[in-house]
Amino acid sequence: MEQGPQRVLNDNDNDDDNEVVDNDDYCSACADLAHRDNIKHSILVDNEVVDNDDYCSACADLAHRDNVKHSILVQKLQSQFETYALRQKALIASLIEWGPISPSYGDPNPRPRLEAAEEDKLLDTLNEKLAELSLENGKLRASLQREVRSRKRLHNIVQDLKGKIRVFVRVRPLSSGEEAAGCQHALRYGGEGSVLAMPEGRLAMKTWDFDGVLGVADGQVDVFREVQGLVVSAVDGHNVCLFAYGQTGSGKTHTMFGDVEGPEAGISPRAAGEIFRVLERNTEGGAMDSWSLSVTMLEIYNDQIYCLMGEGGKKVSLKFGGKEGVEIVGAESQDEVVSEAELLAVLSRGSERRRTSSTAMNADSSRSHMVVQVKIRSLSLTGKETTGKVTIVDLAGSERLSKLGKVGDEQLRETRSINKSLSSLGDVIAALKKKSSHIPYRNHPLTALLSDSLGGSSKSLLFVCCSPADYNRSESVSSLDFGFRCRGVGGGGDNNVPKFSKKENESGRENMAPR
Ligand SMILES: Nc1ncnc2c1ncn2[C@@H]1O[C@H](COP(=O)(O)OP(=O)(O)OP(=O)(O)O)[C@@H](O)[C@H]1O
Repeated sequence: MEQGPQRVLNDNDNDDDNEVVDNDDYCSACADLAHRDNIKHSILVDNEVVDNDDYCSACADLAHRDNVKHSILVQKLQSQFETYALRQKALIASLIEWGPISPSYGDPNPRPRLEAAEEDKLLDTLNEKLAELSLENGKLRASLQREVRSRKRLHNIVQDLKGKIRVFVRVRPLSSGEEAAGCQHALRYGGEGSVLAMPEGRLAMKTWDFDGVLGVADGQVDVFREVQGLVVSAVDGHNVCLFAYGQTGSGKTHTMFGDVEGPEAGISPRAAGEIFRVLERNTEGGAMDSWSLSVTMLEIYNDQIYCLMGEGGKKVSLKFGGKEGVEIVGAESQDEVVSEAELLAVLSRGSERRRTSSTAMNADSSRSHMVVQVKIRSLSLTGKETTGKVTIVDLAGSERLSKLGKVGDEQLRETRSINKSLSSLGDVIAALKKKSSHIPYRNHPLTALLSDSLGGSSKSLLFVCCSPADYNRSESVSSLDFGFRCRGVGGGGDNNVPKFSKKENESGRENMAPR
């Protein structure tokens, strides 16, 4: 599938001395000048960015550009801060060396001591410099914290403006078997994130619009580029959900996991690397005091949740109504994961335990939904604790019973269970889109487990994976329909905890227990 040119935003040429940001930083799309000036004014007055609601859609670009500026400023402040910290460290070392506590006694090559008066004078000068630097250091630290807060807020605005559930289509290449069978491409790229296909029984092409389309020419690195910003959001303290939907054999596992390293590494290993890069950058730069990271892996098979950690295969239940909305009871987790390599090792071990079997479409087909949850807790320099979570979901492949051929009872049951859970997921998304007062999270363990990652203030990105082959046309069309329905889900508040009704919380707090 051929990719069209990316949308290019034009710069604005107006001159205006009273600008906060450069003229060049405005998109020409931003026609609402009065509104824009109002925002600039707010920025000037408060030195802060206004709330999400204060932006017209055209100002998304302005928020984004400001965010970039803030990031640069934060980086500059961080490096300034590091320089001062190093200078302060060097001065303290000099003080120890020149001061009376210097252990010259017993030294085989003692350094010649200065005259007492001279030594005192030098010490006074060093102490003065140290005090000056400490003051400077304190100012920089406070300024850095302010910038970090602004950067986080702006990053969040940009992510929210992109949509609560962003939907991308990924079309894999024709497999060698499909090529050998003479299959034709059934999907066309319409430019600007649209896909065209001819549904069965129709004479005209149908068009679906998405946030983006990743075609045959796009590699794993291009896929990760779309989710990178959301990984940063999770480190900032938000719940983020990345998931892949599609027919069996359409490329979901390849997209979400792929290889552990190298060019074919998928979203999970790349996200693991990105999380640690952001954490190290934040701590080394002084934007964060400390952090801790834990991970758990689960699979949902035949409507039952199992833990993929430890020995694996342990049944897990869900409890509702607690501090976090939904609590996983009985799952093992690996706490205090300290490196990317350690996280990758956990992901590999868990993936190996997942249930797979051979189907007509995929020799190594996943028969369960796999859910990876990486929780990141961090402490700011002022002692504020923040918790964010990345949930990565590789959904089991949807399959038509009619296409299964002759299969045993077990495979029939698996397929029915997969289809039921996916339809529950569709119901939840439809209710979120309608802003219904009741969201049916508890209709299935899958949706109950994801409730804190789909509702509230969470941000999600869905990859609709499609086979390009014409013999899968009707499955691709229904996946595209599903993805299209997920678009346009609005924000559900400013809190990561899903809302359950009082009745739901009181009745059967543990009714999703192992059977
Ligand atoms: N973008 C891609 N580029 C190259 N090969 C791909 C791509 N996507 C998928 N494949 C290959 O296609 C095959 C099926 O992919 P994958 O196992 O990821 O499908 P799936 O949707 O997870 O299937 P299931 O639901 O049955 O588990 C694999 O051999 C995979 O390597």
